[in-house]
Amino acid sequence: MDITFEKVGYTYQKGTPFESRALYDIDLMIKEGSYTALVGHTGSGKSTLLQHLNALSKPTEGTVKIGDRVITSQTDNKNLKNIRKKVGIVFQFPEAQLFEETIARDIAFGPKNFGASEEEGKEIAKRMLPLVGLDESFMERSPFDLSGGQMRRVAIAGVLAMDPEVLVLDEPTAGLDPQGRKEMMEMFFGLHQQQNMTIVLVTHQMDDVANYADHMIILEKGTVVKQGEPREIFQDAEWLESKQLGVPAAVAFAGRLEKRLNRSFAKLPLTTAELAEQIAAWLPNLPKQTAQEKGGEDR
Ligand SMILES: Nc1ncnc2c1ncn2[C@@H]1O[C@H](COP(=O)(O)OP(=O)(O)OP(=O)(O)O)[C@@H](O)[C@H]1O
Repeated sequence: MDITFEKVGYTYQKGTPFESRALYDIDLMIKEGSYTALVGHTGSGKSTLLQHLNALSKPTEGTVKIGDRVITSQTDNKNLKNIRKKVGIVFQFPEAQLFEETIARDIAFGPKNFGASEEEGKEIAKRMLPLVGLDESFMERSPFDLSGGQMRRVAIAGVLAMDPEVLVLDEPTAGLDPQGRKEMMEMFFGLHQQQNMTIVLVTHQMDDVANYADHMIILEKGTVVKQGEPREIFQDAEWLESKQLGVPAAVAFAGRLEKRLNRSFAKLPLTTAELAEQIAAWLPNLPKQTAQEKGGEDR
């Protein structure tokens, strides 16, 4: 299922003295099976845009096409349930929305709303836990006895329990420690690779964009100022710096090295693993890396 925006604009509280415009003239496409990173400064409109991906907000101008459903300002709010099931959104700090007595009940809440029985709900919860790196022993525990990172995993399992085709993540690793961040990013990448899940990730971390995304959209003051492949966009480090968006650590380091040594890399290295490979290519007679050594440093 693709999601397409055509000339989308959005104004909060339109027609009131408090109206404020958040999105202008947005054209974009989230392709089925892609991993898109949505990047931009605070207030650039990322969260507002996300809410259009499953019709939580309807455009005040233009059209959003979600699969074969066309959403405009005139769309009736009825019959949008199916879209919400297909496009799951993990909002910032989703753990704040946990409320059930047990983890199993919390995860099964969505499916039960869609008619799953108590038994089916349990089965679904049991299947979801390993997807988010937890095991069956968590089923009957209270979500409020968990660490912050574990609570977030449970909340994400609740979104996955709806079996979405598209998973939308609004800064999902905010507030986690480096190990927790890495584990969570790898978990989403696993879902993307193994289940061909379409991912839309809002992030301020350019390293995450470089490591995982195949498409990148940059928002500024409610408009798309650039979109394309991360490798191409990161090529223009000067433009990114001028927008104070920064570049992945490997790109910054590669740029310094090129200047210092006065030579250019054949291909812009986006990750530290790619950087190591390219530097190694400059050094003659280096022993070849074993497959085992290589495995550990893909990202
Ligand atoms: N409920 C609201 N009512 C009125 N204006 C809003 C509302 N929510 C957001 N805005 C405004 O819309 C614009 C875009 O906000 P939005 O939250 O989409 O940005 P963002 O890029 O997600 O920011 P952040 O990175 O801080 O989450 C901002 O000017 C913001 O003040």
